[in-house]
Amino acid sequence: MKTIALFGGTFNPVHFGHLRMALELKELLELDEMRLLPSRQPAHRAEPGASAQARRDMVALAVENCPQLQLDERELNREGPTYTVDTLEELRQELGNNVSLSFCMGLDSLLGLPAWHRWEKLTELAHLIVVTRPGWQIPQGGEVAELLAQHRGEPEHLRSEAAGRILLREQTLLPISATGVRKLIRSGRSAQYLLPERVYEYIQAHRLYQRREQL
Ligand SMILES: Nc1ncnc2c1ncn2[C@@H]1O[C@H](COP(=O)(O)OP(=O)(O)OP(=O)(O)O)[C@@H](O)[C@H]1O
Ligand SMILES: O=C(O)c1ccc[n+]([C@@H]2O[C@H](COP(=O)([O-])O)[C@@H](O)[C@H]2O)c1
Repeated sequence: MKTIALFGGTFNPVHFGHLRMALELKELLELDEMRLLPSRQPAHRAEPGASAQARRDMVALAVENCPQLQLDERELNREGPTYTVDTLEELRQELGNNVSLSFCMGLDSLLGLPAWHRWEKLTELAHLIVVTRPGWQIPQGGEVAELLAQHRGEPEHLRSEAAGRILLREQTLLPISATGVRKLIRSGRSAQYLLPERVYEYIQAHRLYQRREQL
């Protein structure tokens, strides 16, 4: 079965932490496609300081010379709050049921999953690839623990089943956050080497993250 994975984020801005994680997951799990999916209007956090267009442009620049990663713009073209379940439904309609679809997230996101819009539907539509971040524990009780017990899967399921598994992957994450990048720039310091050079040049050319309200 063809395997397509989505790596969703606000990408405000995209940085090497995101890019290495996406690339490593694609290679280690031998996925056919890994798409970066910038969220237009994240329902769960304040409006990002950089526009959807700017965040899209930065992801486009970041993946330009990387054949393993692609940009998926569909959430940017949809009005209203961005919900992952809507995106997965749209993709299912487009791709049918014979393609394996996965949504990648950090363990911190998995712990907050019960607050996501129509969250129980997510595992009907896709697999979840969860990367454990240092300092986070897998829950022993509650809704997420139950979900894990029901859906826990192994890498081979990604190719043999279209959806429904939760894969836990331990991976070293680069200690970079978009918040950290924005704070450096706002305070007049350099964020060079934390993100692709072309993205850094874009931030400078468009004077992003220099005002307090863009933090
Ligand atoms: N350093 C990192 N390495 C790997 N994955 C990361 C890293 N930072 C964030 N992620 C993951 O990337 C996805 C998108 O994250 P997001 O766009 O919110 O980035 P962020 O750097 O965490 O941003 P912010 O600091 O604004 O919260 C999430 O699934 C998150 O878990
Ligand atoms: O659908 C939801 O309700 C939902 C709630 C929180 C986060 N998400 C998605 O999770 C991804 C990571 O979000 P973030 O805030 O860490 O950038 C991104 O693709 C969001 O659209 C989705």
